[in-house]
Amino acid sequence: MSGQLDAQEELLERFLDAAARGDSSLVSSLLSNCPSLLNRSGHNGWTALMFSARNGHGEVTAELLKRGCDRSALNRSSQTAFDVAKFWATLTSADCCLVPGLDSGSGPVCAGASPEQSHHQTYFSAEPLDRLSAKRTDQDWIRTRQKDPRTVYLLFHKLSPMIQAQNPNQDQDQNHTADRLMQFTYEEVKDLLELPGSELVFLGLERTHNWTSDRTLDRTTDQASNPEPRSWFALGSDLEQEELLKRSKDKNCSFPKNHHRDLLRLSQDEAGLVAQSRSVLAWHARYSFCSTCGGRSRVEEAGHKRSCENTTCISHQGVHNTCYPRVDPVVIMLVLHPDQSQCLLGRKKVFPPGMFSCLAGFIEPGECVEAAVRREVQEESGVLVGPVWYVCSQPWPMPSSLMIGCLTVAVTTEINVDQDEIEEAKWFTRQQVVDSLLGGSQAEFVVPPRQTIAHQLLRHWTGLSSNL
Ligand SMILES: NC(=O)c1ccc[n+]([C@@H]2O[C@H](COP(=O)([O-])OP(=O)(O)OC[C@H]3O[C@@H](n4cnc5c(N)ncnc54)[C@H](O)[C@@H]3O)[C@@H](O)[C@H]2O)c1
Ligand SMILES: [Mg+2]
Ligand SMILES: [Mg+2]
Ligand SMILES: [Mg+2]
Ligand SMILES: [Zn+2]
Repeated sequence: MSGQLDAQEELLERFLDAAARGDSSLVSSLLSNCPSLLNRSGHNGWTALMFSARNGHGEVTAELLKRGCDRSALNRSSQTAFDVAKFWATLTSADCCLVPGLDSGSGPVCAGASPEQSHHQTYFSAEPLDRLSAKRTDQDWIRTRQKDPRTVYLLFHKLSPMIQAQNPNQDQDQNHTADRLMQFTYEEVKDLLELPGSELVFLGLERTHNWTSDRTLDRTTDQASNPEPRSWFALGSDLEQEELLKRSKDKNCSFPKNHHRDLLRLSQDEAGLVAQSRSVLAWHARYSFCSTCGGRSRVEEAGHKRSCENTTCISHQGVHNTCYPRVDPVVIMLVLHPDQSQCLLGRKKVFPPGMFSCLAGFIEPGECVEAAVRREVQEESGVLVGPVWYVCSQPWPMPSSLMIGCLTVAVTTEINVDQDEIEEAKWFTRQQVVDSLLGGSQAEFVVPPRQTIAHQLLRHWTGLSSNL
């Protein structure tokens, strides 16, 4: 009897192993001889479909599905085969059929087809304008666009855009009408353009499609009578703010002071415009002299380049990065526990009470994303991590970072915080993260605002096996 059991277990092991390796002919012949293997699971509750999905073997997956295997079976971590495939980022087109309840014959529905899944659009990453970088060197064209009465100017003072607050007393995380960027015409700002201390940046042209997706750029009536798309510029001025605020006919206008809070209240499109404008204006403010020879530099390419006026300066030779606006890459990572049911979050002293967030750090020269993730996690928490997966990115114009969002799995679990940067780091369970995302009074900790990529990474992780 026990010999018979052993033989059956051995057969199951061979079957699961074949699925894990992608050996579709062995999977097929084992199933023909023993159809009851189809939905059987091994240790941890993993079925052949899960092993196949884990390793992205489209042919085996298709074979198992053709034979009618159970797509809704759960392993001991409550994951379906689809969750496993998503987690291991091995989704192939065949894996779309793994979604429980989705009929494999129901057409080209793909797990990545919904906008949130195919592309995580993070706050600050919208691109409502066509940047038209090739036109930046065409000075006559830029001058004509500047003077066009339909052209829109956004006014900045000390890197802060003039906004009209819609509901200043409301919390940024509640659903409320977004604050609006104030828009000016050429006539309203032309005197500023002549003043020393003003910086002008060409942002781009409105795209002719998609103008109705956001009220900010909803100019369909205007477009019907005048088909030429409008141009947008960012204008930084160092005049007193009262002087600039007088130019607006609207009340409640201001230049927000707390950028980390107030710039998170805009619509997606306007946040994208602020990200672009603020980073370039910050660069002008901090790099006004040549960083190679200390000489004066002049603005070129419609605000997107600064060239040294010293003709013998070596900044005119070869490839270098001193003349163009800089972007500082930062890795931000959600570290998963080896059991994958907990994640590691840390808090800096400056965080609001109770808030924990993903660990993050600047990429250093000569370092790839994966190495930066491993180094920063070790420096800040003492935890060692193994594989790293890219999830999504976010421009972070404070002043000019690009946040590169990753998931990574720890290979050690003991925490030893660096104390300089991180005051505390802890493992949180999936349920604690879900409760905190839902924001109930019982929540273990406060999550970062939904506009941050840290929040999106937490939501992404919890969403891998639940429909939060
Ligand atoms: N959007 C989000 O969800 C989110 C979350 C966390 C952090 N961030 C941003 O990421 C950035 C980096 O995170 P961090 O502070 O943890 O980094 P970090 O862990 O590398 O530590 C910051 C320190 O690194 C040094 N440093 C090295 N290179 C630098 C550079 N190019 N610019 C400035 N300082 C540099 C400085 O001493 C600085 O104080 C911060 O600006 C922060 O605002 C954004
Ligand atoms: Mg850090
Ligand atoms: Mg660090
Ligand atoms: Mg660092
Ligand atoms: Zn120079």
